[in-house]
Amino acid sequence: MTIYFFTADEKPYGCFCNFSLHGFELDGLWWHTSEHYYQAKKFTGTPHAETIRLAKTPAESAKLGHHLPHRNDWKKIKYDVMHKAVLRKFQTHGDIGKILLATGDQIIIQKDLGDYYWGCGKDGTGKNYLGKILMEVRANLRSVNSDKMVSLKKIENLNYLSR
Ligand SMILES: Nc1nc(O)c(N)c(N[C@@H]2O[C@H](COP(=O)(O)O)[C@@H](O)[C@H]2O)n1
Repeated sequence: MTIYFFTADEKPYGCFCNFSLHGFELDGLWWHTSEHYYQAKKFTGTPHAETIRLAKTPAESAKLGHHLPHRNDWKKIKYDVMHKAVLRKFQTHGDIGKILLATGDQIIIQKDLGDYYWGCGKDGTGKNYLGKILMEVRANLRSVNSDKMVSLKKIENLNYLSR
């Protein structure tokens, strides 16, 4: 099955949306949402970055991010910026990490009809990079969890041997 998401209020996958209210600390600062982080990074080193970080809602941060002239290298770095934000969001909030892990190996698609980069676009030919990032983050969480299981098993074995 394929999982589609778009707005933050959908259950159970609204938490995949960057507008979902799951804050985190990153680069030494607190971010209300992954959207705030992503939009602010368009303006690193300028006062706009802080204005966007403090925006009251993710929609407001996006509005500001869309209307101001951003850094020249933005196209080159925006995928990595998004990846960093989404990874930290799911590392910070175990409850939504579980929702993401519970999707198994299903394809995740951001059904944004107007966005051919982060979403699938109107005709489904979009790159769906946000969906791809979510699947990468899912793989990361999975491997961290399996490492923890291996460590736990090692500790159990050591305890057994020392008896
Ligand atoms: N839920 C939702 N509502 C909107 O109005 C949106 N535009 C999006 N898409 C998100 O917007 C960001 C794209 O920003 P740029 O166009 O690159 O500045 C990104 O977070 C999309 O997931 N989602």
